[in-house]
Amino acid sequence: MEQADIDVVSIEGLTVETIIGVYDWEKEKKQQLVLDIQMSWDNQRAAVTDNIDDALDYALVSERVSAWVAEKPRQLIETVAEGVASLILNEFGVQNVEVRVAKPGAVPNAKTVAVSVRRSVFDSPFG
Ligand SMILES: Nc1nc2c(c(=O)[nH]1)N=C([C@H](O)[C@@H](O)CO)CN2
Repeated sequence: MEQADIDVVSIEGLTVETIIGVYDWEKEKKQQLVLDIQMSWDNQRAAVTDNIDDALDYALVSERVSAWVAEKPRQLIETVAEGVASLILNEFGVQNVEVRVAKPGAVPNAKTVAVSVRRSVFDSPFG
């Protein structure tokens, strides 16, 4: 296993207000999504050089993900999870990513509801 498969950079509890949902009332009122993201990354190089250019900058990723989630209405949290995973793989040189998107308050008697996806640049949509 390569180092990039072992180390992780995480973002937990990233909150974004956006239009999300399948019902009419949801198309007019922003709701909160909470994202947990885990990204494989070789942290050893950054640790040795102590240089942000060698690190996966979690601040930049958080900013980009927040902007993408908020930029337009979507219906399903699955669409958000898939889009965020794709963005991270395509724009940040990450090889493996896990994204959990939670929608607190969506189900009255549940603390939260969520979906998770795990994606890799090595995945092929054609099997
Ligand atoms: N698997 C999903 N189920 C549901 C979703 C969703 O995004 N993924 N969304 C809704 C509604 O928008 C709901 O959140 C309103 O409370 C229902 N089921």
